[in-house]
Amino acid sequence: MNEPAVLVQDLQKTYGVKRAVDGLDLRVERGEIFAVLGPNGAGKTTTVEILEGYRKRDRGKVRVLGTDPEHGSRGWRSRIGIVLQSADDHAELTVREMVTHMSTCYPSARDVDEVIAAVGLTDKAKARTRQLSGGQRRRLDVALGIVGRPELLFLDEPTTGFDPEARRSFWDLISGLRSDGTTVLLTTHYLDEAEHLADRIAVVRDGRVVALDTPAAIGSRAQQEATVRWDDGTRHEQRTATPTTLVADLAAHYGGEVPGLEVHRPTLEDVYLGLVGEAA
Ligand SMILES: Nc1ncnc2c1ncn2[C@@H]1O[C@H](COP(=O)(O)OP(=O)(O)OP(=O)(O)O)[C@@H](O)[C@H]1O
Repeated sequence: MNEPAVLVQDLQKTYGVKRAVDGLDLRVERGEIFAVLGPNGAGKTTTVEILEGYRKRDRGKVRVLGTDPEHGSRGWRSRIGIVLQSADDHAELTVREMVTHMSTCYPSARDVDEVIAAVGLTDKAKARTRQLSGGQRRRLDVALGIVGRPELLFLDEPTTGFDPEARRSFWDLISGLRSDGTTVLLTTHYLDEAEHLADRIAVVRDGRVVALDTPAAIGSRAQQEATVRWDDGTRHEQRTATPTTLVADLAAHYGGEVPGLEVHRPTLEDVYLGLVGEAA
């Protein structure tokens, strides 16, 4: 089956006069970790909610595991895992009770204790969910999202509010799902998160995809041109695709050291900020 995990063509959604999604196209292949990256208000959550079947679109074609989410059956839903931006229900239940309860909803659920171990919550299995830290709660959310052995997992801004160490271990957890063959679609506004986790990134701005490629390919766009600056009493600046040649010419001109020399190659972050403009 060559059918992609997710196919979106010309998706549109308007709230009142606000066009939140404005002709968005995506194709997520099976088995990949795909990041939808963009600033606040870019339309990421709206798009994911449409893919999950929680929100109606105005226009466009959407297929998730071969099905239009507006007409998704129970069977289709059981093949999908969802981790929403925040969930703090059932605060009195323990971690194991929550995961066990969720596992009963699926025909071929994963082993509850294995899932709790996979998200690093074995020590907290008997803790009530209201006693968990923010990061632990997020890990529980992932446990609830994967216990049904989904083919496709949606993660909406999974690490917002995490400290750097918690983010690292969360990333390891998500990377581990790749080896199980799970397709992951995550939204994030952290460039480093998309770069670290994703096979491919769609950069979204104002409800449209403005770049879609591997992190390396998006980053390498930047490498094509460097800015060379020097200062011999007057400030000079020149953009060039061949900075080494320019610097050699300048060195010959000045007979050695070029005064105040700087060579700047844009980073992936520069490219990203350029793509999303002031919205970032
Ligand atoms: N229920 C709603 N009613 C009206 N406007 C909405 C609604 N939901 C979202 N919007 C607007 O649509 C736009 C896109 O919002 P959305 O939540 O999809 O963006 P996002 O990229 O997920 O942002 P964030 O990173 O802040 O979560 C925003 O301008 C937002 O204010």
